[in-house]
Amino acid sequence: MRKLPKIELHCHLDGSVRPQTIIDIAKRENIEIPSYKESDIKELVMVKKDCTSLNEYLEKFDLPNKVMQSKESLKQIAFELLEDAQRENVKYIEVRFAPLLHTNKGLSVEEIIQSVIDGIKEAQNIYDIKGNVILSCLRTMSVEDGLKVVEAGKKFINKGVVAIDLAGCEEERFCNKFKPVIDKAREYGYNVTIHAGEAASGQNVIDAINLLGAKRIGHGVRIKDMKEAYDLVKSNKVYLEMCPTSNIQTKAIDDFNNYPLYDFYKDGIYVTLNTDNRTVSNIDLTNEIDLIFRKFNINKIEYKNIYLNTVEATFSDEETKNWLKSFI
Ligand SMILES: O=c1[nH]cnc2c1ncn2[C@@H]1O[C@H](CO)[C@@H](O)[C@H]1O
Ligand SMILES: [Zn+2]
Repeated sequence: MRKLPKIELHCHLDGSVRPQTIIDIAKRENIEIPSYKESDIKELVMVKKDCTSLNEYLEKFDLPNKVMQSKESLKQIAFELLEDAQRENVKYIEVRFAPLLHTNKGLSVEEIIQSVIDGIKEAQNIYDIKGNVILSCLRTMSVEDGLKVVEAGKKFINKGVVAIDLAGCEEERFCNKFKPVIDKAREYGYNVTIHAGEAASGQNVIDAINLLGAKRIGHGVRIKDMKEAYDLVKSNKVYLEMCPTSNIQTKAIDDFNNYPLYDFYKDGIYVTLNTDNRTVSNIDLTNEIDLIFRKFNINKIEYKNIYLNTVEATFSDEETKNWLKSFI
């Protein structure tokens, strides 16, 4: 499994920081953190077994974000994420983060985006992996803040930034509020992926597609309980970025036995397999593939199909897509 070529489309930078790096940066930048022992930090950032909701899961992001307030730290963390990913033969990764979480010490949104891109570029120069950035706006933030992110990211479109996302806690019918943000983003040429149907119903998936023009949906697992949403995803060929372990931890899905990825796949829905958060969920992509493939007896041919669908789901250029196809 570790050797299989892989693609990851849904991975949060702040949820995937190495615990030791949190300590190293805290020491280097004199940032106070609860402990300087790796096992303690790992424990603090990792979600607890008895996590009951997405909102509880999201509390885990405060600590890593404390050490993501300088250009150097952002660059280092982005570099290390690609370094970790290429170790398990991930060939392409779309890294997402919310720039406005990194302005506490005065960085501008453009500096934040540039630093992450710099880290990705550095890794690309050394390793056989490529990456792009997805800018997340948090649903708890205002429309003005969302527009700020869209404007700041504009000059990086197709130069490291490929898409816009809405993340954070999920209320029913959140899409309407953010229509001006996503409309502006689409006008500028951003691709659109939206977290939806994770902690709330398939109605949010319908809205993300119909109101916001989403081409991909983060999670979307709740469409299994809403025929209208399910049919829309299927007929519009919307790609689902599925993250099994994260979905169990946030209670989006009650049990792995009911995990809908394979049912969706067999029925012709385009599924992709992702980690969501490597450190918070305490996993890597190999782990996720292994889990799902064993549970549903997925074979090599099916893996190849999912991989090739995932190539088409990427927000990368044709050259990168062709390069990715050469590995399978
Ligand atoms: O699965 C998820 N659903 C919704 N929001 C999430 C998820 N994982 C992380 N974030 C949110 O995205 C922010 C930027 O990376 C994180 O700080 C976290 O609040
Ligand atoms: Zn996510």
